[in-house]
Amino acid sequence: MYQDPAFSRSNPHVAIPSATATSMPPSIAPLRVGLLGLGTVGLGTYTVLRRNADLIAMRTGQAIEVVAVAVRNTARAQALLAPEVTLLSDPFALVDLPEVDVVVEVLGGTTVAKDLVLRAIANGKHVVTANKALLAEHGNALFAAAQAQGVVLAYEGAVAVSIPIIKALREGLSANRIEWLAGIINGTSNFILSAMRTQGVSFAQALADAQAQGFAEADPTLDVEGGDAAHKLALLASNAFGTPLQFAQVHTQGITQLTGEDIDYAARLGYQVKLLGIAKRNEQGLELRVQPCLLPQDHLLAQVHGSMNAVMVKSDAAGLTMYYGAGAGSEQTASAVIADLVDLCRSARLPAPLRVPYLGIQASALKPLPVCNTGHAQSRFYVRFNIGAHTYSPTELLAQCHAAGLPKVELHSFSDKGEQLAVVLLTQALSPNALDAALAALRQVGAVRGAVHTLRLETLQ
Ligand SMILES: NC(=O)C1=CN([C@@H]2O[C@H](COP(=O)(O)OP(=O)(O)OC[C@H]3O[C@@H](n4cnc5c(N)ncnc54)[C@H](OP(=O)(O)O)[C@@H]3O)[C@@H](O)[C@H]2O)C=CC1
Ligand SMILES: N[C@@H](CCO)C(=O)O
Repeated sequence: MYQDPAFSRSNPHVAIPSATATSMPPSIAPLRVGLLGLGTVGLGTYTVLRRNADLIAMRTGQAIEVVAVAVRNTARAQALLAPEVTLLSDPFALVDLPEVDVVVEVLGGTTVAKDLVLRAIANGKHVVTANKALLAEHGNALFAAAQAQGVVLAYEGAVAVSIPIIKALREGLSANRIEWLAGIINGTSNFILSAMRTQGVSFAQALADAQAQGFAEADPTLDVEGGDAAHKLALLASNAFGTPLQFAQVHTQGITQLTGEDIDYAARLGYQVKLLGIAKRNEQGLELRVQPCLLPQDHLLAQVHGSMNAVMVKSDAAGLTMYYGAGAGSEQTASAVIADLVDLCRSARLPAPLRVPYLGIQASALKPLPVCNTGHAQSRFYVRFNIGAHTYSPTELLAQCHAAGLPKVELHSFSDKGEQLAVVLLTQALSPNALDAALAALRQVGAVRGAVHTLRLETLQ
Protein backbone atom coordinates (compact mmCIF):
# COMPACT_ATOMS: atom_id res chain seq x y z
CA MET A 1 0.00 0.00 0.00
CA TYR A 2 1.30 3.46 -0.83
CA GLN A 3 2.30 5.31 2.32
CA ASP A 4 2.64 9.05 2.06
CA PRO A 5 5.97 9.71 3.77
CA ALA A 6 4.70 12.98 5.18
CA PHE A 7 1.78 11.28 6.90
CA SER A 8 2.92 9.35 9.88
CA ARG A 9 -0.12 8.75 12.07
CA SER A 10 -0.88 5.27 10.75
CA ASN A 11 2.78 4.35 10.43
CA PRO A 12 4.66 4.31 13.73
CA HIS A 13 7.99 3.98 11.89
CA VAL A 14 7.73 7.40 10.30
CA ALA A 15 8.47 10.26 12.69
CA ILE A 16 5.95 13.09 13.02
CA PRO A 17 7.58 16.10 11.36
CA SER A 18 7.98 19.10 13.59
CA ALA A 19 5.53 21.93 13.07
CA THR A 20 8.23 24.35 12.07
CA ALA A 21 10.62 22.17 10.09
CA THR A 22 9.04 22.75 6.69
CA SER A 23 10.98 22.82 3.46
CA MET A 24 9.29 25.94 2.15
CA PRO A 25 11.05 28.53 0.07
CA PRO A 26 12.02 31.24 2.56
CA SER A 27 10.51 33.93 0.33
CA ILE A 28 6.95 32.91 1.22
CA ALA A 29 6.11 34.02 4.73
CA PRO A 30 3.87 31.69 6.75
CA LEU A 31 0.14 32.33 6.95
CA ARG A 32 -0.29 33.47 10.55
CA VAL A 33 -3.43 32.27 12.26
CA GLY A 34 -5.18 33.74 15.29
CA LEU A 35 -7.45 31.13 16.84
CA LEU A 36 -10.56 32.31 18.68
CA GLY A 37 -11.49 29.33 20.88
CA LEU A 38 -9.62 26.18 21.83
CA GLY A 39 -12.54 23.86 22.50
CA THR A 40 -13.57 20.83 20.46
CA VAL A 41 -12.95 22.50 17.08
CA GLY A 42 -10.20 24.90 18.08
CA LEU A 43 -8.05 22.23 19.68
CA GLY A 44 -8.66 19.87 16.76
CA THR A 45 -7.54 22.60 14.35
CA TYR A 46 -4.42 23.38 16.36
CA THR A 47 -3.54 19.67 16.66
CA VAL A 48 -4.00 18.78 12.99
CA LEU A 49 -2.20 21.91 11.80
CA ARG A 50 0.83 20.91 13.86
CA ARG A 51 0.72 17.17 13.16
CA ASN A 52 0.40 17.60 9.40
CA ALA A 53 2.36 20.84 9.07
CA ASP A 54 4.85 19.56 6.51
CA LEU A 55 2.24 17.83 4.40
CA ILE A 56 0.01 20.93 4.38
CA ALA A 57 2.97 23.14 3.50
CA MET A 58 3.83 20.84 0.59
CA ARG A 59 0.30 21.35 -0.68
CA THR A 60 0.15 25.11 -0.22
CA GLY A 61 3.75 26.15 -0.77
CA GLN A 62 3.36 28.15 2.43
CA ALA A 63 3.48 27.21 6.12
CA ILE A 64 0.39 27.77 8.25
CA GLU A 65 1.22 28.68 11.84
CA VAL A 66 -1.01 29.39 14.82
CA VAL A 67 0.55 32.49 16.38
CA ALA A 68 -2.15 33.45 18.89
CA VAL A 69 -5.09 31.86 20.70
CA ALA A 70 -7.87 33.47 22.75
CA VAL A 71 -9.95 31.56 25.31
CA ARG A 72 -11.70 32.28 28.60
CA ASN A 73 -9.88 29.63 30.64
CA THR A 74 -6.24 30.39 29.93
CA ALA A 75 -4.93 27.90 32.51
CA ARG A 76 -6.35 24.96 30.56
CA ALA A 77 -5.12 26.35 27.23
CA GLN A 78 -1.65 27.09 28.56
CA ALA A 79 -1.05 23.40 29.08
CA LEU A 80 -2.09 22.58 25.52
CA LEU A 81 -0.16 25.18 23.52
CA ALA A 82 3.46 25.51 22.49
CA PRO A 83 5.28 28.28 24.40
CA GLU A 84 5.69 30.46 21.30
CA VAL A 85 1.91 30.83 20.86
CA THR A 86 0.54 34.07 22.35
CA LEU A 87 -2.31 33.21 24.71
CA LEU A 88 -4.96 35.85 25.39
CA SER A 89 -8.07 36.02 27.52
CA ASP A 90 -9.42 38.98 25.52
CA PRO A 91 -10.57 37.81 22.07
CA PHE A 92 -10.80 41.40 20.83
CA ALA A 93 -7.09 41.84 21.53
CA LEU A 94 -6.44 38.85 19.25
CA VAL A 95 -8.32 40.30 16.27
CA ASP A 96 -6.32 43.51 16.69
CA LEU A 97 -2.90 41.79 16.63
CA PRO A 98 -0.94 43.06 13.62
CA GLU A 99 0.87 39.71 13.32
CA VAL A 100 -2.39 37.81 12.65
CA ASP A 101 -3.24 37.38 8.94
CA VAL A 102 -6.34 35.25 9.37
CA VAL A 103 -8.73 34.88 12.27
CA VAL A 104 -10.25 31.43 12.80
CA GLU A 105 -13.47 31.92 14.75
CA VAL A 106 -14.44 28.74 16.60
CA LEU A 107 -15.94 30.29 19.74
CA GLY A 108 -19.57 29.82 18.81
CA GLY A 109 -22.60 32.03 19.45
CA THR A 110 -23.93 34.95 17.50
CA THR A 111 -23.21 38.02 19.61
CA VAL A 112 -19.55 38.27 20.67
CA ALA A 113 -18.60 36.17 17.64
CA LYS A 114 -20.34 38.64 15.32
CA ASP A 115 -18.54 41.63 16.85
CA LEU A 116 -15.23 39.78 16.63
CA VAL A 117 -15.67 38.79 13.01
CA LEU A 118 -16.73 42.31 12.03
CA ARG A 119 -13.72 43.76 13.83
CA ALA A 120 -11.37 41.26 12.23
CA ILE A 121 -12.77 42.17 8.81
CA ALA A 122 -12.53 45.89 9.56
CA ASN A 123 -8.88 45.25 10.48
CA GLY A 124 -8.38 43.80 6.99
CA LYS A 125 -7.98 40.22 8.20
CA HIS A 126 -9.32 37.15 6.45
CA VAL A 127 -11.74 35.05 8.51
CA VAL A 128 -12.44 31.32 8.63
CA THR A 129 -15.35 30.17 10.77
CA ALA A 130 -17.22 26.96 11.54
CA ASN A 131 -20.03 28.93 13.13
CA LYS A 132 -23.17 28.20 11.12
CA ALA A 133 -25.46 30.00 13.57
CA LEU A 134 -23.48 33.20 13.09
CA LEU A 135 -23.53 32.92 9.29
CA ALA A 136 -27.17 31.86 8.98
CA GLU A 137 -28.30 34.77 11.11
CA HIS A 138 -25.83 37.49 10.12
CA GLY A 139 -24.10 36.12 7.03
CA ASN A 140 -25.56 38.62 4.56
CA ALA A 141 -24.11 41.54 6.56
CA LEU A 142 -20.83 39.72 7.24
CA PHE A 143 -20.28 38.78 3.59
CA ALA A 144 -21.05 42.37 2.55
CA ALA A 145 -18.49 43.65 5.08
CA ALA A 146 -15.90 41.12 3.88
CA GLN A 147 -16.55 42.06 0.26
CA ALA A 148 -16.14 45.75 1.03
CA GLN A 149 -12.77 45.03 2.68
CA GLY A 150 -11.67 42.58 -0.01
CA VAL A 151 -11.08 39.77 2.51
CA VAL A 152 -12.02 36.12 2.50
CA LEU A 153 -14.77 34.84 4.81
CA ALA A 154 -14.71 31.04 4.49
CA TYR A 155 -16.90 28.47 6.24
CA GLU A 156 -16.48 24.90 4.96
CA GLY A 157 -16.52 23.64 8.58
CA ALA A 158 -19.94 25.16 9.18
CA VAL A 159 -21.82 22.48 7.21
CA ALA A 160 -21.46 18.69 7.45
CA VAL A 161 -17.91 19.03 8.69
CA SER A 162 -15.77 16.41 7.00
CA ILE A 163 -17.76 16.59 3.75
CA PRO A 164 -16.47 19.33 1.43
CA ILE A 165 -20.04 20.18 0.47
CA ILE A 166 -19.61 23.94 0.15
CA LYS A 167 -16.73 23.34 -2.25
CA ALA A 168 -18.79 20.75 -4.12
CA LEU A 169 -21.69 23.17 -4.60
CA ARG A 170 -19.62 26.29 -5.32
CA GLU A 171 -17.01 24.69 -7.53
CA GLY A 172 -17.60 21.05 -8.44
CA LEU A 173 -21.22 21.58 -9.46
CA SER A 174 -20.81 25.12 -10.76
CA ALA A 175 -21.99 24.10 -14.27
CA ASN A 176 -25.30 22.85 -12.93
CA ARG A 177 -28.79 24.14 -12.30
CA ILE A 178 -29.65 22.51 -8.99
CA GLU A 179 -33.17 21.14 -8.60
CA TRP A 180 -33.07 20.04 -4.99
CA LEU A 181 -30.79 19.00 -2.21
CA ALA A 182 -31.58 16.95 0.85
CA GLY A 183 -29.44 15.82 3.70
CA ILE A 184 -28.82 14.56 7.16
CA ILE A 185 -26.96 17.61 8.40
CA ASN A 186 -27.10 17.41 12.16
CA GLY A 187 -24.83 14.74 13.61
CA THR A 188 -26.27 14.92 17.12
CA SER A 189 -29.87 14.23 16.17
CA ASN A 190 -28.84 11.46 13.76
CA PHE A 191 -26.74 9.97 16.56
CA ILE A 192 -29.75 10.10 18.90
CA LEU A 193 -32.16 8.56 16.37
CA SER A 194 -29.69 5.79 15.56
CA ALA A 195 -29.09 5.00 19.25
CA MET A 196 -32.82 4.96 20.01
CA ARG A 197 -33.57 2.66 17.07
CA THR A 198 -30.69 0.21 17.26
CA GLN A 199 -29.79 0.14 20.96
CA GLY A 200 -33.10 1.08 22.56
CA VAL A 201 -31.30 3.94 24.36
CA SER A 202 -33.52 6.72 25.75
CA PHE A 203 -33.55 10.13 24.11
CA ALA A 204 -31.97 11.74 27.19
CA GLN A 205 -29.17 9.16 27.42
CA ALA A 206 -28.40 9.39 23.70
CA LEU A 207 -28.19 13.19 23.91
CA ALA A 208 -25.88 12.96 26.94
CA ASP A 209 -23.62 10.57 24.96
CA ALA A 210 -23.53 12.99 22.00
CA GLN A 211 -22.61 15.84 24.34
CA ALA A 212 -19.86 13.77 25.95
CA GLN A 213 -18.37 13.13 22.51
CA GLY A 214 -18.34 16.85 21.65
CA PHE A 215 -20.93 16.60 18.82
CA ALA A 216 -23.63 18.75 20.39
CA GLU A 217 -23.87 22.52 20.34
CA ALA A 218 -23.21 24.46 23.57
CA ASP A 219 -27.01 24.84 23.60
CA PRO A 220 -28.17 21.37 22.51
CA THR A 221 -31.72 22.55 21.83
CA LEU A 222 -30.21 23.85 18.58
CA ASP A 223 -29.48 20.22 17.65
CA VAL A 224 -32.67 18.52 18.82
CA GLU A 225 -35.12 21.27 17.82
CA GLY A 226 -33.72 21.47 14.29
CA GLY A 227 -32.18 24.96 14.51
CA ASP A 228 -28.65 23.79 13.75
CA ALA A 229 -29.82 21.86 10.69
CA ALA A 230 -31.80 24.94 9.62
CA HIS A 231 -28.66 27.10 9.89
CA LYS A 232 -26.83 24.65 7.64
CA LEU A 233 -29.73 24.30 5.23
CA ALA A 234 -29.80 28.08 4.79
CA LEU A 235 -26.10 28.02 3.82
CA LEU A 236 -26.54 25.07 1.47
CA ALA A 237 -29.61 26.58 -0.20
CA SER A 238 -27.89 29.89 -0.87
CA ASN A 239 -24.94 28.13 -2.48
CA ALA A 240 -27.24 25.87 -4.49
CA PHE A 241 -29.77 28.44 -5.69
CA GLY A 242 -27.85 31.73 -5.77
CA THR A 243 -29.92 33.46 -3.11
CA PRO A 244 -28.85 35.57 -0.15
CA LEU A 245 -29.22 33.70 3.15
CA GLN A 246 -32.91 33.16 3.95
CA PHE A 247 -32.59 31.44 7.32
CA ALA A 248 -35.64 33.08 8.93
CA GLN A 249 -37.84 31.39 6.33
CA VAL A 250 -36.68 27.82 6.92
CA HIS A 251 -39.58 25.74 8.26
CA THR A 252 -38.00 24.02 11.27
CA GLN A 253 -39.11 21.05 13.29
CA GLY A 254 -36.80 18.91 15.42
CA ILE A 255 -36.90 15.43 16.89
CA THR A 256 -38.14 16.17 20.41
CA GLN A 257 -41.75 15.30 19.61
CA LEU A 258 -40.82 11.95 18.08
CA THR A 259 -41.75 8.87 20.04
CA GLY A 260 -40.05 5.49 20.16
CA GLU A 261 -43.43 4.10 19.09
CA ASP A 262 -43.30 5.98 15.78
CA ILE A 263 -39.70 4.93 15.17
CA ASP A 264 -40.74 1.28 15.80
CA TYR A 265 -43.85 1.46 13.59
CA ALA A 266 -41.81 3.08 10.82
CA ALA A 267 -39.24 0.26 11.03
CA ARG A 268 -41.98 -2.37 10.81
CA LEU A 269 -43.32 -0.67 7.68
CA GLY A 270 -39.85 -0.66 6.08
CA TYR A 271 -38.88 2.94 6.81
CA GLN A 272 -36.40 4.83 8.95
CA VAL A 273 -37.07 8.14 10.62
CA LYS A 274 -34.38 10.71 9.79
CA LEU A 275 -34.11 14.43 10.49
CA LEU A 276 -33.80 15.80 6.96
CA GLY A 277 -33.01 19.25 5.64
CA ILE A 278 -34.60 19.75 2.23
CA ALA A 279 -34.24 22.66 -0.18
CA LYS A 280 -36.15 22.36 -3.41
CA ARG A 281 -36.82 24.70 -6.30
CA ASN A 282 -40.38 24.69 -7.67
CA GLU A 283 -42.52 27.00 -9.82
CA GLN A 284 -43.43 29.18 -6.84
CA GLY A 285 -39.90 29.59 -5.51
CA LEU A 286 -38.09 27.58 -2.85
CA GLU A 287 -39.16 24.97 -0.36
CA LEU A 288 -36.88 25.15 2.70
CA ARG A 289 -37.64 22.72 5.49
CA VAL A 290 -36.04 20.74 8.28
CA GLN A 291 -38.18 17.98 9.76
CA PRO A 292 -38.16 14.32 10.77
CA CYS A 293 -39.29 12.21 7.83
CA LEU A 294 -39.79 8.57 6.93
CA LEU A 295 -37.30 7.29 4.35
CA PRO A 296 -37.50 3.84 2.73
CA GLN A 297 -35.02 1.45 4.44
CA ASP A 298 -33.12 0.92 1.19
CA HIS A 299 -32.66 4.63 0.46
CA LEU A 300 -28.99 5.71 0.56
CA LEU A 301 -29.74 8.38 3.15
CA ALA A 302 -31.31 5.73 5.39
CA GLN A 303 -27.87 4.05 5.57
CA VAL A 304 -26.39 7.10 7.33
CA HIS A 305 -26.06 6.28 11.01
CA GLY A 306 -24.65 7.74 14.19
CA SER A 307 -23.06 11.17 13.91
CA MET A 308 -22.44 10.74 10.19
CA ASN A 309 -23.94 13.21 7.69
CA ALA A 310 -24.81 12.96 4.02
CA VAL A 311 -26.11 15.36 1.41
CA MET A 312 -27.79 14.39 -1.84
CA VAL A 313 -27.93 16.91 -4.67
CA LYS A 314 -30.09 16.65 -7.80
CA SER A 315 -28.86 18.83 -10.64
CA ASP A 316 -29.52 19.02 -14.35
CA ALA A 317 -26.13 18.01 -15.77
CA ALA A 318 -24.44 15.90 -13.10
CA GLY A 319 -27.73 14.22 -12.13
CA LEU A 320 -27.94 12.76 -8.65
CA THR A 321 -24.76 13.07 -6.55
CA MET A 322 -24.24 12.19 -2.91
CA TYR A 323 -21.66 13.21 -0.32
CA TYR A 324 -21.03 11.34 2.93
CA GLY A 325 -18.82 11.87 5.96
CA ALA A 326 -18.59 12.76 9.62
CA GLY A 327 -21.09 15.40 10.68
CA ALA A 328 -19.36 16.56 13.85
CA GLY A 329 -16.22 16.10 15.87
CA SER A 330 -12.91 17.71 16.70
CA GLU A 331 -10.46 16.71 13.95
CA GLN A 332 -13.30 16.09 11.51
CA THR A 333 -14.21 19.79 11.71
CA ALA A 334 -10.54 20.75 11.79
CA SER A 335 -10.18 19.06 8.41
CA ALA A 336 -12.65 21.54 6.90
CA VAL A 337 -11.31 24.58 8.75
CA ILE A 338 -7.80 23.80 7.55
CA ALA A 339 -9.02 23.20 3.99
CA ASP A 340 -10.26 26.80 4.10
CA LEU A 341 -6.84 27.94 5.31
CA VAL A 342 -5.20 26.01 2.47
CA ASP A 343 -7.55 27.67 -0.02
CA LEU A 344 -6.66 31.00 1.53
CA CYS A 345 -2.94 30.35 0.98
CA ARG A 346 -3.78 29.82 -2.68
CA SER A 347 -6.19 32.72 -3.13
CA ALA A 348 -5.13 35.46 -0.69
CA ARG A 349 -2.85 37.10 -3.23
CA LEU A 350 -5.51 37.04 -5.97
CA PRO A 351 -7.51 40.20 -6.61
CA ALA A 352 -10.77 39.75 -4.63
CA PRO A 353 -13.02 39.56 -7.76
CA LEU A 354 -11.06 36.51 -8.96
CA ARG A 355 -11.72 34.50 -5.79
CA VAL A 356 -14.60 32.03 -5.44
CA PRO A 357 -17.63 34.16 -4.41
CA TYR A 358 -18.82 33.77 -0.82
CA LEU A 359 -22.13 32.14 -1.77
CA GLY A 360 -21.04 30.63 -5.07
CA ILE A 361 -22.25 33.35 -7.39
CA GLN A 362 -21.19 36.97 -7.75
CA ALA A 363 -22.67 39.08 -4.95
CA SER A 364 -24.33 41.39 -7.50
CA ALA A 365 -26.17 38.38 -8.99
CA LEU A 366 -27.61 37.05 -5.70
CA LYS A 367 -31.39 37.17 -5.85
CA PRO A 368 -33.84 36.15 -3.10
CA LEU A 369 -36.42 33.58 -4.15
CA PRO A 370 -39.87 33.48 -2.57
CA VAL A 371 -39.93 30.74 0.07
CA CYS A 372 -43.06 28.62 -0.18
CA ASN A 373 -45.36 27.91 2.68
CA THR A 374 -44.65 24.25 3.46
CA GLY A 375 -48.33 23.79 4.26
CA HIS A 376 -48.76 23.44 0.50
CA ALA A 377 -45.80 21.14 -0.20
CA GLN A 378 -47.22 17.73 -1.07
CA SER A 379 -45.90 14.34 0.00
CA ARG A 380 -47.16 11.07 1.37
CA PHE A 381 -47.65 11.00 5.15
CA TYR A 382 -47.37 8.51 7.98
CA VAL A 383 -50.27 9.06 10.40
CA ARG A 384 -50.80 7.43 13.81
CA PHE A 385 -53.75 7.98 16.14
CA ASN A 386 -56.08 6.10 18.45
CA ILE A 387 -59.80 5.36 18.06
CA GLY A 388 -62.27 3.88 20.52
CA ALA A 389 -62.15 0.07 20.59
CA HIS A 390 -65.62 -0.51 19.19
CA THR A 391 -66.10 2.63 17.09
CA TYR A 392 -65.30 1.47 13.56
CA SER A 393 -64.22 -1.69 11.80
CA PRO A 394 -61.19 -1.37 9.48
CA THR A 395 -63.49 -1.19 6.45
CA GLU A 396 -65.65 1.47 8.07
CA LEU A 397 -62.56 3.48 9.06
CA LEU A 398 -61.29 3.40 5.48
CA ALA A 399 -64.70 4.59 4.29
CA GLN A 400 -64.54 7.47 6.80
CA CYS A 401 -61.04 8.34 5.58
CA HIS A 402 -62.32 8.39 2.01
CA ALA A 403 -65.20 10.66 2.99
CA ALA A 404 -62.82 12.96 4.89
CA GLY A 405 -60.61 13.50 1.82
CA LEU A 406 -58.12 10.63 2.16
CA PRO A 407 -59.27 8.34 -0.68
CA LYS A 408 -56.23 6.06 -1.02
CA VAL A 409 -54.86 5.45 2.46
CA GLU A 410 -53.08 2.22 3.31
CA LEU A 411 -54.16 0.95 6.71
CA HIS A 412 -51.09 -0.66 8.29
CA SER A 413 -52.08 -1.17 11.88
CA PHE A 414 -55.33 -1.58 13.66
CA SER A 415 -54.04 -2.96 16.92
CA ASP A 416 -55.70 -3.43 20.25
CA LYS A 417 -54.57 -1.13 23.07
CA GLY A 418 -57.29 -2.06 25.59
CA GLU A 419 -60.02 0.59 25.44
CA GLN A 420 -58.52 1.98 22.25
CA LEU A 421 -57.15 0.82 18.93
CA ALA A 422 -53.88 2.17 17.54
CA VAL A 423 -54.28 3.10 13.90
CA VAL A 424 -51.33 3.62 11.55
CA LEU A 425 -51.98 4.89 8.02
CA LEU A 426 -49.87 5.84 5.05
CA THR A 427 -51.63 8.42 2.90
CA GLN A 428 -51.42 9.26 -0.76
CA ALA A 429 -49.52 12.45 -1.68
CA LEU A 430 -51.26 15.53 -0.34
CA SER A 431 -50.40 18.82 1.36
CA PRO A 432 -50.15 19.13 5.17
CA ASN A 433 -53.03 21.60 4.99
CA ALA A 434 -55.22 19.02 3.23
CA LEU A 435 -54.12 16.37 5.73
CA ASP A 436 -55.03 18.61 8.68
CA ALA A 437 -58.45 19.25 7.18
CA ALA A 438 -59.04 15.51 6.67
CA LEU A 439 -57.94 14.70 10.24
CA ALA A 440 -60.25 17.39 11.62
CA ALA A 441 -63.13 15.81 9.68
CA LEU A 442 -62.22 12.35 11.03
CA ARG A 443 -62.13 13.72 14.58
CA GLN A 444 -65.62 15.15 14.11
CA VAL A 445 -67.06 11.72 13.29
CA GLY A 446 -65.26 10.12 16.24
CA ALA A 447 -62.69 8.30 14.11
CA VAL A 448 -59.74 10.04 15.81
CA ARG A 449 -59.12 10.29 19.55
CA GLY A 450 -56.36 12.21 21.33
CA ALA A 451 -53.07 13.21 19.75
CA VAL A 452 -52.32 12.57 16.09
CA HIS A 453 -48.71 11.86 15.08
CA THR A 454 -47.81 12.69 11.49
CA LEU A 455 -44.52 12.43 9.61
CA ARG A 456 -43.72 13.14 6.00
CA LEU A 457 -42.69 10.21 3.85
CA GLU A 458 -39.93 11.20 1.44
CA THR A 459 -38.64 9.14 -1.47
CA LEU A 460 -36.03 11.66 -2.78
CA GLN A 461 -35.32 10.28 -6.22
N1 LIG B 1 -18.25 20.50 17.99
C1 LIG B 1 -18.41 20.22 16.71
O1 LIG B 1 -18.39 19.05 16.29
C2 LIG B 1 -18.61 21.33 15.74
C3 LIG B 1 -18.75 22.64 16.14
N2 LIG B 1 -18.91 23.63 15.21
C4 LIG B 1 -19.01 25.01 15.59
O2 LIG B 1 -17.73 25.45 16.03
C5 LIG B 1 -17.89 26.44 17.05
C6 LIG B 1 -17.14 25.99 18.30
O3 LIG B 1 -17.69 24.77 18.73
P1 LIG B 1 -16.93 23.85 19.80
O4 LIG B 1 -15.50 23.80 19.53
O5 LIG B 1 -17.70 22.58 19.84
O6 LIG B 1 -17.20 24.67 21.13
P2 LIG B 1 -16.51 24.49 22.55
O7 LIG B 1 -17.50 24.93 23.54
O8 LIG B 1 -15.89 23.16 22.67
O9 LIG B 1 -15.31 25.56 22.50
C7 LIG B 1 -15.53 26.94 22.51
C8 LIG B 1 -14.21 27.63 22.75
O10 LIG B 1 -14.40 29.03 22.62
C9 LIG B 1 -13.93 29.67 23.78
N3 LIG B 1 -14.77 30.84 24.05
C10 LIG B 1 -16.12 30.90 24.05
N4 LIG B 1 -16.52 32.14 24.31
C11 LIG B 1 -15.42 32.88 24.48
C12 LIG B 1 -15.18 34.24 24.77
N5 LIG B 1 -16.17 35.11 24.95
N6 LIG B 1 -13.91 34.67 24.89
C13 LIG B 1 -12.87 33.81 24.72
N7 LIG B 1 -13.04 32.51 24.43
C14 LIG B 1 -14.29 32.05 24.32
C15 LIG B 1 -14.00 28.66 24.89
O11 LIG B 1 -13.08 29.03 25.86
P3 LIG B 1 -12.94 28.24 27.25
O12 LIG B 1 -12.44 26.88 26.88
O13 LIG B 1 -11.94 28.99 28.00
O14 LIG B 1 -14.32 28.22 27.84
C16 LIG B 1 -13.62 27.40 24.14
O15 LIG B 1 -12.23 27.28 24.05
C17 LIG B 1 -19.38 26.62 17.23
O16 LIG B 1 -19.80 27.67 16.42
C18 LIG B 1 -19.96 25.31 16.73
O17 LIG B 1 -21.26 25.46 16.24
C19 LIG B 1 -18.95 23.35 13.87
C20 LIG B 1 -18.82 22.09 13.42
C21 LIG B 1 -18.65 20.97 14.33
N1 LIG C 1 -23.84 20.10 16.74
C1 LIG C 1 -23.51 19.91 15.38
C2 LIG C 1 -22.03 20.00 15.19
C3 LIG C 1 -21.60 19.97 13.76
O1 LIG C 1 -22.06 21.08 13.06
C4 LIG C 1 -24.02 18.56 14.91
O2 LIG C 1 -24.33 17.73 15.77
O3 LIG C 1 -24.16 18.36 13.70
